[in-house]
Amino acid sequence: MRTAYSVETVRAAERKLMAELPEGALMQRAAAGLAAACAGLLGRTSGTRIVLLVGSGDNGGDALYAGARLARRGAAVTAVLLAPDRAHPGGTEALRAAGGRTVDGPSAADPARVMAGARLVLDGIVGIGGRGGLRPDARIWAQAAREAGARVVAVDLPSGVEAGTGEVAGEAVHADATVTFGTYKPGLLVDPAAGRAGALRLVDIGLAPHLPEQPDLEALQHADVAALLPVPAAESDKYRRGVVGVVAGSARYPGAAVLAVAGAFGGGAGAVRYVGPAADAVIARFPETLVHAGPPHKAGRVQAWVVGPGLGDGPDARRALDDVLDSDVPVLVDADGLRLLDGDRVGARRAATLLTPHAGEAAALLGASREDVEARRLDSVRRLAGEFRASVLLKGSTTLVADGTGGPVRVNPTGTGWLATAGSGDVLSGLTGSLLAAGLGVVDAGSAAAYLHGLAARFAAGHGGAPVRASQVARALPAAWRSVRG
Ligand SMILES: NC(=O)C1=CN([C@@H]2O[C@H](COP(=O)(O)OP(=O)(O)OC[C@H]3O[C@@H](n4cnc5c(N)ncnc54)[C@H](O)[C@@H]3O)[C@@H](O)[C@H]2O)[C@@H](O)CC1
Ligand SMILES: [K+]
Repeated sequence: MRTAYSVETVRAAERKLMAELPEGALMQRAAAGLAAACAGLLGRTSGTRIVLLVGSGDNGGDALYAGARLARRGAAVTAVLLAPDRAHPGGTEALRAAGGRTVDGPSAADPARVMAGARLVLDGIVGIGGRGGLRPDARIWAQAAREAGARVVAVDLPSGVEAGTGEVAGEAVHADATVTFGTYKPGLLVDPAAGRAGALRLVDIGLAPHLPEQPDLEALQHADVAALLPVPAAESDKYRRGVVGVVAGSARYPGAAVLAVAGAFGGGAGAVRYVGPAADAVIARFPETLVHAGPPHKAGRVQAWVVGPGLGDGPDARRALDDVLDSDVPVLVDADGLRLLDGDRVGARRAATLLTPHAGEAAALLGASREDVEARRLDSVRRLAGEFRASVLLKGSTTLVADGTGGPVRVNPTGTGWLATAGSGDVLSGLTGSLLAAGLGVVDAGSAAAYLHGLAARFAAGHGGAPVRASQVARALPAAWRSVRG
């Protein structure tokens, strides 16, 4: 599991750790880890040109001390001081003593010349102390770094992103890799900021014992998902493995029913019940499905319901949604179900409810704009969960899952742009419902499903990548299971 903590929590832990250590020791740990990571990336340091972009805080200090270490290994290191009179004094001195040189950033005539031939640029402009996007001076240097074709390694965070939220207010550095200290920060895992971070490397500086048990953010990895996935025992039968009910599709959108059922078969429930007007289409593709044409509560026992994909917005759709919400089992509401949703009814439920909007649906539920939701994903998912007193899975470039009780938000690391295709959400809702029926908690079911779904899309897209259809994502779910369990 990758975990991330808010900036305030990181600062508090750092204060406790610093009180135990000699002055400056923590920065030396960070710089040593950073220099080692850079040396690993470069392969050869001797004779290599490296440029440091150095801001006014300790983030710049890390870059300077790491630069000094690399200079001692024979690299030709130039530090661009963006605030020359406020650059970390100890770090500046160490770099010069190691043979590195410094350039006055604001008055340098030609950034392109300073960057010429650089193989590596360290972004030490700002770290967790940064506010707002890159300032104009820094912007010029960040652009020069990219134009020089150098590898850009961000120190702790790509400068210009909001460490605690993943928001990007203005311009930010685009890093090829980020070397972060002590713990991940939310901004490294949540888009749009995560998209600026490149490959992540965590350097242990001894912070872990001072961090609280409960992180702000969690990202599952293979082993975590493997531990969550339901595996039938010798004495299992289809009912004990869980039955998931799918209320989806309409005369107009029979395909949504087929895709949601396809997802449900990929999720580990012992049986899938389909309720709605698209039974013929469902049976034609999946003869294993138990179908029912009446109201959901008459369909027979299920351990979880999925309601909404392709349901339309007529009176039948509304009746089916309310019927399912009146049940005493976990309910996942997606797509058209979200448009018809009665918040009071959700708030009154005793069993768990999971809402699975994409940014547009989330925007409608919050009375915000889609752009706003996409720019503030973490805030949006927390607000939705709070307002509806339900768990929420917010789909998108980084899918997030929040419970309504302030627990850690799960962030999915397997997302891929190939999933932005019609019907892929229907597959996800069936898959998640299936895991709910198999007995997983809502946050576990949502995050494990998002993980498998992303992995399946990557497998379906193949090496190098090719467009995929939602039904191919569903077909690749067994491969995703095998990859995770293997
Ligand atoms: N506190 C600690 O114990 C450790 C801190 N470390 C490093 O220290 C960093 C935090 O250092 P600081 O608290 O000094 O903060 P930063 O170095 O992140 O930035 C603060 C400085 O940047 C300026 N600033 C803020 N926003 C800006 C913007 N948009 N553009 C330009 N300048 C801006 C501020 O005026 C302030 O001078 C971490 O990210 C990490 O890199 C590491 O050395 C590990 C140990
Ligand atoms: K930085």
